[in-house]
Amino acid sequence: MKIFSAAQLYEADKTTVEKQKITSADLMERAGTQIFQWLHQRLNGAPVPIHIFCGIGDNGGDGLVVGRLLIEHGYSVIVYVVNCSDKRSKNFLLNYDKIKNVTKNWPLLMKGEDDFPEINSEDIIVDAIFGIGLNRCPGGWVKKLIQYLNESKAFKLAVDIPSGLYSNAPLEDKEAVLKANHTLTFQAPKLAFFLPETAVFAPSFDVLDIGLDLEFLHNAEPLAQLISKPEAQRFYQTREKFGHKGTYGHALIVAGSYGKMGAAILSTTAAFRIGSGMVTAFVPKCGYNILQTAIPEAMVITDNEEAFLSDISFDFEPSAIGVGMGIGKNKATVEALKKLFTDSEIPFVIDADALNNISENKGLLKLLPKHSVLTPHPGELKRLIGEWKDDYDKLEKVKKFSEKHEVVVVIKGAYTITVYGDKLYINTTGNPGMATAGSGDALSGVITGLLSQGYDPLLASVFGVYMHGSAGDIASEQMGFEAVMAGDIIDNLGEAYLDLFAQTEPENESSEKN
Ligand SMILES: NC(=O)C1=CN([C@@H]2O[C@H](COP(=O)(O)OP(=O)(O)OC[C@H]3O[C@@H](n4cnc5c(N)ncnc54)[C@H](OP(=O)(O)O)[C@@H]3O)[C@@H](O)[C@H]2O)[C@@H](O)CC1
Ligand SMILES: Nc1ncnc2c1ncn2[C@@H]1O[C@H](COP(=O)(O)OP(=O)(O)O)[C@@H](O)[C@H]1O
Ligand SMILES: [K+]
Repeated sequence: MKIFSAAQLYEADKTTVEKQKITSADLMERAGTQIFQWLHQRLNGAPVPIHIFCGIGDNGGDGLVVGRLLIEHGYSVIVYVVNCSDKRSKNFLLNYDKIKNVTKNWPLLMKGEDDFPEINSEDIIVDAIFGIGLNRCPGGWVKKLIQYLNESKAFKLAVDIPSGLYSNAPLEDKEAVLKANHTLTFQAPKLAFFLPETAVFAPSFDVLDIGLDLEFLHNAEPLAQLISKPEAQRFYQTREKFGHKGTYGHALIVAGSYGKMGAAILSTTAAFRIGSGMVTAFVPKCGYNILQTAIPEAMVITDNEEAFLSDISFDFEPSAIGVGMGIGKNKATVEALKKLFTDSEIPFVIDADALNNISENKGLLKLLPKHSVLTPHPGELKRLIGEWKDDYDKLEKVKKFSEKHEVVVVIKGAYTITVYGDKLYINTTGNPGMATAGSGDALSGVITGLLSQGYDPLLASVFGVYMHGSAGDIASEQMGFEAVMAGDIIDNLGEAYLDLFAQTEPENESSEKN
C-alpha cells in the first residue's frame, strides 16, 4: 500500500471529482458515510453520548456529515463547532445547513475555554477539528481544547488524522496534538502514523476507501510503501521441487565473543530457519563447543584468538555474509573487519558491533561491497550518521547516506523502515514483545539467510523484516508479549511462512486493518 503526501491527496481529490463527474461535497458525503458505518457497525444503536468536535474546514465538514447520519439513525449526538476562524470551507457550510434539517439541536459554537463541555469517561469523542489541511501549530484556546480532550478518559476517534498532527511534516508542539485511541483515515495511511515521534498519536488506525481515482493513485510516486501481507506474498520466492542444499546458498555468520556467543547462535539458527541451504558460523575459539553443541546443523570455523575475532579467514565462497553480532570492539577485530570487507565482493549484512566499529572508523564504509545491508537500531544509527532534528530529518539523512554509500539501511523500531536511495519501505508486522535481547541478532540472521538464497539485498531486507515481525507476532499470540524471547521469534519463522499463504476470512473490502 502506498503512503501519499497531503498535497498528493488533494490532487487525487481534484482528479477524482473531475473524472467521476461528482462534486467535492459528494466525496465528503462518501468519507462521512464511511466513518458513520464504522461507528454504526460497532455501536449497533447503543445510546452512548457521542461528542463530535468539528473544525471549520473540510475535516469539520466530515464531522458534520457523521453527525447528521448518526442523528438520523437515532444516536445521542452533540455537535460542536470549534470556531477558530470565520473562513469556513464551502463544504463545511453546506453540511452545516444540512444538519439543521435533521435536528433542532443546532451545533454548539465554541469560542473559548468557557464552552468546553463536560464529557464522561464512557462517552465517545469524534475529533474532526483539523485534518490534513493543518497549516500551523494549534495555539490559544484550541490547543487548550485538545489538551482538555486528551485528559478525558472517553474513547477518542480521529477523523482522517489526529488534530494537530501534520500528515508528512515534523511535529511542532506535542502538547497540541490529539492523542487518538483510533484513527479512521481516508484512502491511504499518513506518514506521521509510522514515525516514532508522531506515531504515538495514532497508535491504531483503519484505512477507509473513499474511491479516489485509482489511475492517479497507481501512477503517483508515493512517499513510502507500506509492507503488509499482500506485498510480502509477492516477494516470496518459491522453493524448487528439485532444489538441493546448494540451491539455497551457504551463509556465513561472523559473530560472537567471550560472553556473547548467544548472538552467534541466534543469527546462525535464524539463517537456517529462514531457509539457507548451509550455514557456517565463524567465531572466536571459545565458541567452538558452544556452537557445535547448540546447532549441530551448522559448520563452525574458529578464529586464532580465544575470546574475540582477529582474523576472519575461511576457505569457501559464501553466498552471503552476516557480520557483527556480539563481536565487540577490540582493535584486532577492527583490523579483521577491514580485511574481510576488502577481500569480499558479495554484499554483507552489517549489524551491531560491526556498525559500531564502522562508526568509529568511518574509513571502513568505503570498503563495503555495494548493496550491503546495514541494520542499525536508533542508537547505532545515531553513531553512524550523527544526530537528527526530527524523524523527517532522520529519513533525509539516511536517504543521503544510502545513496552516497550505495547501501540498504534498515532502521529498526516498532515500524522498521528500510531505506534504499530515496525509497522508503515501512514494515507493518512486529510487536512490543520483540523488544527483547537478541531479536536484532535474529533479524540479521534472517536477512543473511535470504541473501544466501538469492533474494536481492533490498528484497531480502524488506521481506526479512516482514517475516521476522510476523514470526514475532505469532510468538506473542502464543505466549503474550512479556514472555517472548528472541529464540521464540526464530522458532516461529516456519509458522510465518505458513501464515504468508494461509487462507483467511475475507476482510471488509472497504477497510484495511492495521
Ligand atoms: N483530500 C481528500 O481526498 C479528502 C479530504 N476530506 C477531508 O478534508 C480534510 C482536509 O480539509 P481542509 O483542506 O479543509 O483542511 P482542514 O484539515 O479541515 O483544516 C483547514 C482549516 O483549518 C484552519 N487551520 C489550519 N491550521 C490551523 C491552526 N493551527 N489553527 C487554527 N486554524 C487552523 C484553516 O484555516 P486558515 O488557515 O484558512 O485560517 C482551515 O480553515 C481532510 O483531512 C479530510 O478530513 C474528505 O472530506 C474528502 C476527501
Ligand atoms: N515495539 C516493537 N515493535 C515491533 N518490533 C520491535 C519492537 N521493539 C523491537 N522490535 C524489533 O526487534 C528488533 C530489536 O533489535 P535490536 O535492538 O538490535 O535488538 P538486540 O540488539 O537486542 O538484538 C528489531 O528488529 C526491532 O524492529
Ligand atoms: K481530525
